[in-house]
Amino acid sequence: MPCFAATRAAGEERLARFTPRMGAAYAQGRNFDHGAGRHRDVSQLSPYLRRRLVLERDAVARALDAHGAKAAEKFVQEVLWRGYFKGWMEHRPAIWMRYRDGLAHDLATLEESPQLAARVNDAEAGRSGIACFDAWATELRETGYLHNHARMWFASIWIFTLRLPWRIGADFFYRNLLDGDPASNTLSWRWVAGLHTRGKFYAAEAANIARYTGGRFAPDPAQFAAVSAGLEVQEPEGLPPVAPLRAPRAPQPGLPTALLITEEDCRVEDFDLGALDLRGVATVSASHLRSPRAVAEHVARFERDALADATVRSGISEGRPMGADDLAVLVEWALSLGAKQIVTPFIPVGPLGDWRERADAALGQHGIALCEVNRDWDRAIWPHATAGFFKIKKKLPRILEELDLT
Ligand SMILES: Cc1cc2nc3c(=O)[nH]c(=O)nc-3n(C[C@H](O)[C@H](O)[C@H](O)COP(=O)(O)OP(=O)(O)OC[C@H]3O[C@@H](n4cnc5c(N)ncnc54)[C@H](O)[C@@H]3O)c2cc1C
Repeated sequence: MPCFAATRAAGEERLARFTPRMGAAYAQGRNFDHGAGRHRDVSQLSPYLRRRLVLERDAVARALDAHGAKAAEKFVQEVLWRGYFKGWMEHRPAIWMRYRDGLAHDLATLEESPQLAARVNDAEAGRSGIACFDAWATELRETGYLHNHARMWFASIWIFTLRLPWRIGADFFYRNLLDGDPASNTLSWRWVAGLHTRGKFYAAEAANIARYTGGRFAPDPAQFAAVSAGLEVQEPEGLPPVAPLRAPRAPQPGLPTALLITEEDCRVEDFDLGALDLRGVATVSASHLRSPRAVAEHVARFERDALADATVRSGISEGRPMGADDLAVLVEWALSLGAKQIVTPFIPVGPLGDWRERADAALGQHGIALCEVNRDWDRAIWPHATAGFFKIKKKLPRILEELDLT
């Protein structure tokens, strides 16, 4: 397991170390997967960016400062993909619900089909018989990380060659990735399957794998299925319409307030909460909600450490760690502080978004409002994330200007 200490300091150290490589070196090298422990051409910042131990804004600012707009373009665009996927999912929460409910259905199917269950087990354990695929399954389970190209190849082989249910593959990723994110993960799997940009699927090719793994793998092209169509037939209803972005309830100044930190944003010190009468801080661990199946221990540990680090940086007394399952504990804690509102950084669509709805209802019964604060980064990007990435990429100069990043 590589050393991913779950602190802001460790994330910023990684950011500083990678900054010299965010320009031409990144553009030229980013597609090469050198294998576990040798990922020198990509930043491996994703576990930090995903929890905002490092901010997208800071990563982009570093790249632009160090290399200028042209040389940093590729890195900046990749960071933008994250905001694009998050915004796209906010506009179409039904896609998350379909994934969540469809996964429950797929897992039930496994119970009824021992043969299919055995094939899924073999794939996840790295016993498919396809050497590169098996190495990536092992790397993912053992390190919690996979290179982007390996993720694309893996998902493609899972869907089209092994012909396994795509949601169970996405779930395998989500249970093991340190950067596991409901939007980036679900939508990337859908993109590979030809469901995101309908009709445009991603087919893994043997020559491409050999080239971009530097010859570590040399698969026989006959090992891979010829792909002529994506999975659109499985979703004849198409994409749901674009919904307006959810407007969070803003906190009211002067009211007794409790602060809540989740892994969606571990940089509460950035928010100006000076006008609030803050009485206490708690953290909610929720990574176990990623899947009905067991989530990797390294994922839970990273979340726990990130939340502990965020609590210290909040500067508000001792934090109260709690799990997402027991809403009564949250309510009791808020009541014990005399809080009339709980404030937390924005909770996007995903398992924590589902939890937020339950928490809002439980707190509401006691007259406590669940309020959220959001970031200029999301406010600048999400309104444009309604169609394909190309649309948002065209707006990048305007977005950067709006964010004072030019
Ligand atoms: C099937 C599949 C599943 C994925 N699941 C996730 C996931 O759960 N969480 C996640 O953060 N990313 C996911 N990605 C996107 C991407 O693979 C990772 O963000 C990237 O590999 C992280 O490594 P890095 O930090 O070294 O990336 P770098 O290349 O150094 O990029 C810098 C940052 O930009 C962002 N980024 C880069 N590429 C993408 C991308 N294609 N989509 C979204 N953001 C991107 C990440 O925050 C990343 O840390 C997935 C991609 C695929 C194909």
